[in-house]
Order: sequence, then structure tokens, then C-alpha cells
Amino acid sequence: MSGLSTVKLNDGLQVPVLGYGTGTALYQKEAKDSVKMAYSEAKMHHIDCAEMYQNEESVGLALKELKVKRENVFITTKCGTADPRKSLEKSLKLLGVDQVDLYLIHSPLLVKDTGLGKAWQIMEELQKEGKTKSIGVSNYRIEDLEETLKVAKVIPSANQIEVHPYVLDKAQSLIDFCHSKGIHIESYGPLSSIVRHPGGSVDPVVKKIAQELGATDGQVLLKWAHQITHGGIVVTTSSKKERLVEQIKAFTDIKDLSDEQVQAIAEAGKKEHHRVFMPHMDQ
Ligand SMILES: NC(=O)C1=CN([C@@H]2O[C@H](COP(=O)(O)OP(=O)(O)OC[C@H]3O[C@@H](n4cnc5c(N)ncnc54)[C@H](OP(=O)(O)O)[C@@H]3O)[C@@H](O)[C@H]2O)C=CC1
Ligand SMILES: O=CCc1c[nH]c2ccccc12
Repeated sequence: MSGLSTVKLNDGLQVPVLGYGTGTALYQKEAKDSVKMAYSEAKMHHIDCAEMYQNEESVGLALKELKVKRENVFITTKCGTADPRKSLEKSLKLLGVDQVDLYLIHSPLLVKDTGLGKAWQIMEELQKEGKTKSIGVSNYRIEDLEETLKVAKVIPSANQIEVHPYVLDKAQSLIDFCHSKGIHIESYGPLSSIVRHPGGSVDPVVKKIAQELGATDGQVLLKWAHQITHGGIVVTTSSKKERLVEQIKAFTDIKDLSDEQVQAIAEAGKKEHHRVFMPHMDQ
């Protein structure tokens, strides 16, 4: 895959540290050309998908038209219903593959009626059947993880959650809980302080660190999300090739933030709270 470093999950699966998201800007849209550009021109070889984004077929078409060998792309998708088996079988058909690399339950609210424990047992069956290499969750709180871990024979490999400075006041304890259980964090919405809440308490701190590192603000925020989550995976996106190349370079060309720089952004972020997605994460 691309020259990006990888994160080793608790089941041994190596995941490119940066993922290209097809959920926000491409939600319900024709994603083929964007995915082709991200994969072939920006070398984003880790694609984050979901049943709920309603564009899996166009992602699959992009990879088919690029003639990508299956081993040269990392595909994550997410269960968007109460039935992980039915959802995964539908996603595999739409993506045009017989196995995804990482399959996540998109939200605990989706499987409340199924039961979090029962839903996880189905995920374990799907992994055993080879329909996904690795299994994890998304938008799971500590209480959701504890309920799942009561019955789990396989520990979730990842928990994909909103991570940026303005949710750290709430996310820190979840990040540290997951780390203690060997569950890797996948950060989504890492650029929210630029994209959704410009002019906040974090901006001057990020700008100063960007100058110190010879980086862009966006690169600093991507690196910060990776480091504050104990070396976690980061999922971002852009419609612009130049920005995607810049995002990749955050992990190939920019040195790590010092502990002091990580904490300076953390402290600035804790002065405000702005959650963009999934309000249940604050409950
Ligand atoms: N599991 C879940 O529930 C969720 C998962 N996700 C996943 O994470 C992915 C990424 O989420 P998202 O919130 O988009 O990620 P980010 O916070 O990284 O924001 C990406 C957006 O930032 C813009 N951007 C990038 N750089 C800059 C800059 N320097 N200045 C201004 N704007 C900039 C891009 O727009 P431009 O095109 O102009 O560059 C792009 O639309 C989603 O696509 C999805 O796959 C997201 C939310 C929830
Ligand atoms: O998962 C990413 C955020 C998102 C974008 N579109 C939808 C639709 C339904 C659930 C989540 C999302």
C-alpha cells in the first residue's frame, strides 16, 4: 500500500494510519471520481465507508475501474442497521468484494433492540466466516464497550469516534479506556476546529505549532489526533488533491508534536465543547 506507516490492531491487522472518508462530503453522493482521485493521485489506500453513506457501490466501481488489487487497498465499512449479517452481505455486494478489512457497528443505538452483546456475537461469526478480517465498533461509549466486553470472545479491534480538541473534555476518558483494553481509536472529524468552529481557542495554539514544525494547521491537527489517541488511526477527507497530498505528508514528512505541544492544544480545546456528530456520545 502507500508509503504511509501502519497501526497494528489487537488482532494483528496492519491499518494505514490515515484513512480517506466517504461519509461527510460524499454522503449520498456519487463517489467514484473522488475515490479514484484519492486512491490513484493522493495515494490514499485506506478507504472509510459505511452502509449509511449510500455510496458503497460507487466506491466499489472506483476500485474496479482502477483495477486495484484487493491486497493494495484497505476497506472499512460500517453496519447501518440492527442486523450486522444482512448489512455486511449487502455491503460486500455493493463494494464488489467478498471480504472487507474492518467492519464496524456504526452506532450502539442501531443495535439497541438486537442487544449489544448479541450484535457483537454476530460480528464474531462474520469474522469467523471470513467476511471481514477485523471487527470493531463506532461511537461506542464506555458503557457500551463494557456491555459488549461482558460477552466478547474477540475484543473489538477499534472504536471509531469523533476526535478533535473541542470534544477532548468528553473524549479523553473514552480514549484512555479504549487504550487500557487494547482497542485502537479511529479519529473522525479531526479538522473540525478549522472546518466547523474557526476562530476558537485552539486556532492560535495550532498556528504557533504549525510555524514551529513547518507544517500546515491541518497537518498539526491530524498529527495531534494520532498522538492524543496513543497512536491511533485518523480518518479525514478532502475534495482537493493538493489537500489530500498535504494530509498524507502530515504522516510522512512532519515530525511528531512534542508532549508539550500535544498538551497545549488539549488544554486550549478543553476551554470549549463542540460536538459535530452523534449527540449520544455526550450523554
Ligand atoms: N463513524 C462515524 O460516525 C463518522 C465517520 N466519519 C468518517 O470520517 C470522515 C472524515 O470526516 P470529516 O468530518 O469530513 O473530516 P475532517 O474533520 O477531516 O474534515 C474534512 C473536511 O475538511 C475540509 N478541509 C480540509 N482541510 C482544510 C483546510 N485546511 N481548511 C478548510 N477546510 C479544510 C475538507 O474540505 P475540502 O474538500 O474543501 O478540502 C473536508 O470536507 C468521513 O468522511 C467519514 O468517512 C465522519 C463522521 C462520523
Ligand atoms: O458517519 C459519518 C457521519 C454521517 C454522514 N452521513 C451519515 C448518515 C447517517 C449516519 C451517519 C452519517
